[in-house]
Amino acid sequence: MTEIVSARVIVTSPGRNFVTLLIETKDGVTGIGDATLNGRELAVASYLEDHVIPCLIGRDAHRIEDIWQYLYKGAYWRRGPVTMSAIAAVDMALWDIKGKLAGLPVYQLLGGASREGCMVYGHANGADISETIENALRYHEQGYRAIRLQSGVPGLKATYGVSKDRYFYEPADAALPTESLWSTEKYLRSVPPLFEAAREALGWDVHLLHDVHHRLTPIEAGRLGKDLEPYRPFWLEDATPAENQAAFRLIRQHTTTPLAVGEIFNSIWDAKQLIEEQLIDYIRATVVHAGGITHLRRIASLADLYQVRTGCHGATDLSPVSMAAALHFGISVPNFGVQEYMRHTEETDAVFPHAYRFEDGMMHPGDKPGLGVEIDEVLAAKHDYKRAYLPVARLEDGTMFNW
Ligand SMILES: O=C(O)[C@@H](O)[C@@H](O)[C@H](O)[C@H](O)CO
Ligand SMILES: [Mg+2]
Repeated sequence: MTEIVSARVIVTSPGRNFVTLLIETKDGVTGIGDATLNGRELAVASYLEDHVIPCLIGRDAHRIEDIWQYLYKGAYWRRGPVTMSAIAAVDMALWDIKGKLAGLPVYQLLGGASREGCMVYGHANGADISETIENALRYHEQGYRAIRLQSGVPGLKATYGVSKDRYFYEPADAALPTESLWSTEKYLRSVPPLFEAAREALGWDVHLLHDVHHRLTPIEAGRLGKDLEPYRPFWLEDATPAENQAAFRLIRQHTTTPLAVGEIFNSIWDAKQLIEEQLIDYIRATVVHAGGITHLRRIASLADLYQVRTGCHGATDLSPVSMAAALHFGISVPNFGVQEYMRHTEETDAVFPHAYRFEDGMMHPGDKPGLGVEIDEVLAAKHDYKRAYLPVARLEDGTMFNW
C-alpha cells in the first residue's frame, strides 16, 4: 500500500496557462499530471481541488485502474472535457508514482518500447504560401519527417494556425474571445496551391499534414480531400465537426485522403463508430483530455483492431507533462502513427524540466523513472494565471461558425 497523503493543484502561466496536479504519497514520492484545458483552465482546477482531491486522500496510489473507475463511475455525471481532464491528471500522476517506485520509465510499465522513437510533426505556418513554405523548409532542415502546413487565406484577415511568431503558436490570445471572419470558398481555393508549392519545394520524402479545424461540411471536406489527392497528404485533420460520427461516411465516399480526428474527444465513445466503421485513419485523442494513459490505451487498442493509428494532439496548450506522458504512451503502443509536437517556449520548458528529447525527426521520452518531467515550483509561482480565451469565428455575414 502506497498511501496518498496529499494532493495539490498549481496554476502557472509561463507565456500561457497550465494546470498541474501533484500527488504526494506516504513514501515521499510525488507524482505529476497535466490538467490543462485551454480557455477553461480554472474549471478543471476547481474540479480537482473541490471534488476529486478529497476522495484521493488515504487511497493506495498503486491502484491506478480502481481510482480511474472510481473517479469515472463515481462522478455519476460521466465524460466531458472538464471531468476527463481532471481524471487524466490523476492518472498521469499515478503512473508517474508507479514508475518512480519501480525505478522504471513509464513506457517500460506499458509493455516496453515498440519502436526506436516517436515520429513527430512540426507546425509550418505563414501569412501566405511563400512564407509558409519558407517556414516548412526550416523544419525540414531541422530533420522533421512530417510537417503541418497552415497558411493565411487571401481575403481573410486572420485564420486558424497562422501565428505572429513562426515557431510558437498560441491561439488563446485575449481576456475575451477575439472574433475572426471565415469564408469557406476563399479557404477551399487556397489549400491546393499551398500543397502544390510544398511538394515543389520539399519533394516527396516528407509527410505533409493539414488541419481544417472543424470548418467544412462533409461534402466540402470530400471536395478538399479529392483536390489534395495528387499531393498525397499524410492526413486532413478535423475535416468536419465530429459530433455526428456518421458524417465521415460522406467524406469517405469521395476521397482516399487519410483523415485524422479527435483532439477534442474526451472518451472512447466519441470515436467508437469512427473507428469501428474505419471512417478515419488516425485518432487524435490526447492523454490530457481523454482520461489519461489508462483510457488512451483503451482507445488505441480499439483502434488497433480496425487499422486506425494514433496521431495524438500535442499543441502548446498541452504542458510538457502531457508531452512526456504522450511519448511514454506513443513509444509503447503497437499502432502508433505520429505525435504532434508544437515546441514549447524556453520560458515554459524552464518551469517544466523534462527528459524527453528530439532527435532526427523523432522524440523519445527518456529513461528517468516515472514520466521524467517535473515542475519548478519557485519559477511556476512567478507566472500568475491570466485569463485567456480561444478565438471565435463568424461567417462574413455574421453567422456564428466553428473556429
Ligand atoms: O491540431 C492542433 O494542434 C490544433 O487544433 C490546436 O492548435 C488547437 O487549436 C488548440 O490546441 C486549441 O487549444
Ligand atoms: Mg487540430
